[in-house]
Formats: sequence, structure tokens, C-alpha cells
Amino acid sequence: MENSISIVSLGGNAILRRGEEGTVEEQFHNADSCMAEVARMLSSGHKVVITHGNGPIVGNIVLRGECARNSIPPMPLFYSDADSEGGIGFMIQQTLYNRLIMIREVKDVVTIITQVVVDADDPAFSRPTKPIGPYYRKEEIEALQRNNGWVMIRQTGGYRRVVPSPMPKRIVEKNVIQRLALEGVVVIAAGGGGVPVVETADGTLRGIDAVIDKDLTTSVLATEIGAERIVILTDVDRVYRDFGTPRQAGLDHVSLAEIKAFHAEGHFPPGSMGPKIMAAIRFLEAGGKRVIITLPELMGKALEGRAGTTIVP
Ligand SMILES: Nc1ncnc2c1ncn2[C@@H]1O[C@H](COP(=O)(O)OP(=O)(O)O)[C@@H](O)[C@H]1O
Ligand SMILES: NC(=O)OP(=O)(O)O
Repeated sequence: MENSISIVSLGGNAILRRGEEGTVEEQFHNADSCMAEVARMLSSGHKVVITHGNGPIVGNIVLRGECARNSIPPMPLFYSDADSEGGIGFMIQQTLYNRLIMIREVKDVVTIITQVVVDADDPAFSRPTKPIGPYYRKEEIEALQRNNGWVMIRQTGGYRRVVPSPMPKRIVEKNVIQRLALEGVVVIAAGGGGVPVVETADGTLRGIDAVIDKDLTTSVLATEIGAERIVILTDVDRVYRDFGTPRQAGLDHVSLAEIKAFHAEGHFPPGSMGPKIMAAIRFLEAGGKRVIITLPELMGKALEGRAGTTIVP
């Protein structure tokens, strides 16, 4: 039916939900709920690329290594990003495969470990902003900062460690992602914002320690593969003005000009809704047709314009 590509982007919080312990069973359960919706979307003819976050999970991978620092060699953050891309990709790949089997839909599903070029001089390397891993209580943070050298910030739900998050500039594997998606293969790509790499003078690549924002990478990928639509699945039903205040008001259908004005007024904080809105603005300004932000279970309705927030040029 459709010849255009849609990108469905799963927030890290859609896979490892706030308040849950974070067991593999919980992660599979959450991934499966999201893939039930994606399978329905595929059965109505959409061509889909899936991207996903890794914030809670890559933080846990790093923490695991730090806890075992006396017995195993350290794993750099960029390698932990690749580790999370593989693990989460496998989980999405299998849960989607199973959901497609259940509805007798025949599709190939594949995960591509994706490298994303960043600038080694990006100021983000000296100003960490990306929250990873678990939430901590106020009384725990002083010791963590002092003993581990962590930079920590306050978020809704507690305090979290932050790491550098440079701007994504180019997706190394974009051609193969586009080719497979246009052939009807479901591609899971750019997980966790992709593995950050820098290009050296001779054109070779090397990993660099950071976690790229998956919404910003999704917008670069969407533009580079000529996708028409990005669907961002997160843990809030839609975007709000004056979020969390008595004046809070949901945004259903908004134009690019309107969302830019709300952004300039400060309705979307960095580290949560801010990057999603920035990603939407960049994608629509580069020729994208539609961005939808909603809960996984509302995706079907949102694609028909009956739920979530839809932003158009
Ligand atoms: N204006 C806003 N409208 C809706 N949600 C907002 C807004 N500002 C901040 N948020 C917060 O953004 C969160 C989603 O962002 P984030 O936690 O980064 O999600 P994910 O990990 O799914 O990408 C919501 O849970 C909500 O608490
Ligand atoms: N890499 C990334 O943006 O992950 P989250 O969506 O989990 O924050």
C-alpha cells in the first residue's frame, strides 16, 4: 500500500518503565506490547524502520562493569552503546517476529548496529547532559559524585548520572537501512541514538564515549533515508503546554510554526520532551511530512489523527 517509510521510535522508558525493577522479563513484556502495535501497522501496509532509546539500559551495562571492576577489564561507554543496541535490538526483533507470526504476516525483521558520526570538538563532551541508568535518592548522590566522579542531575523521579551527548551528524549505515526498508524489510536501526564515532583524517572511524539522543538521531536518519513520518512512542499520551502545572493543556494537531513558538516559550525541557520537539522541528524543516508523539497503546488511533500530538509542516 505505502511506498514511503515511517520511523517508529521507542523511548527507553517505553522498554524499561519508571518504577519497574528492570528485569529482562519486564523489558520483554514492554517490548512485546509495543510490537503488537507495530505488527498491526505493518499489516496495513506501512514500511517501517524502528529506532529506540537505551538510557536506562546502557546505564545498567556501565554500572555492571563498574561493580565488577576488580575482576573484569573495563568496557568503554561507546562499546556499551553497541552492546545495548545488540541486546535491545534482539529483543525487539524477536518480539516483533513473534507478533507477526501470530497475525500470519510474513516479513523479515533485522537489527543493524548503527554508527553515527559526531564531532570530536562538540562542546557536549565537556558538558554532560544525557541521563543514563537508575534513579537515585538525594541522600545517595553526594557519595556517588565524590567516589565515582559522576556528574548527576535531578529529574522527575529522582537523581541520575549524566554523560556527554554530542549532536548526531551522519548515519554511516544509512544506505543499507534505506534499501532494506524500501524492500519491505523491517529494520531496527540507530538504537540508543547509535554508536558515536568520529571520522579520522584517513576516513576511518573510531568509537568515542557518549550517548547520543535517540530522538535527534532518529530525525537525522529519517531525513537521510527520505522517511515521511516519525512516530515517537513514549510514556505520555501527548505533548502539553504548561506541562505539570494547573494550566496544563494537551496539544492535538499543531503546525511547525506553532510548535516552534511553544518551544521558544520554554514548554519543553531538555533531557525529556525538549529533544523530541527539537527532532520534530529539524525533520519537518528538512522536508518531513508528519511527526506523531504518543503512548505505544495509542499509536493506531494516533495514526488516524484520533489520539496523541500530530505536528505537520
Ligand atoms: N511539555 C511536555 N509534554 C509532555 N511531556 C513532557 C513535557 N515536558 C516534559 N515531559 C516529560 O517528558 C517525558 C518523556 O520524555 P523521556 O522521559 O525522555 O521519554 P523517553 O525515554 O520515552 O524518550 C514524559 O514522561 C513527561 O514527564
Ligand atoms: N539514547 C537515548 O536517547 O535513550 P533514551 O531515549 O532512553 O533517553
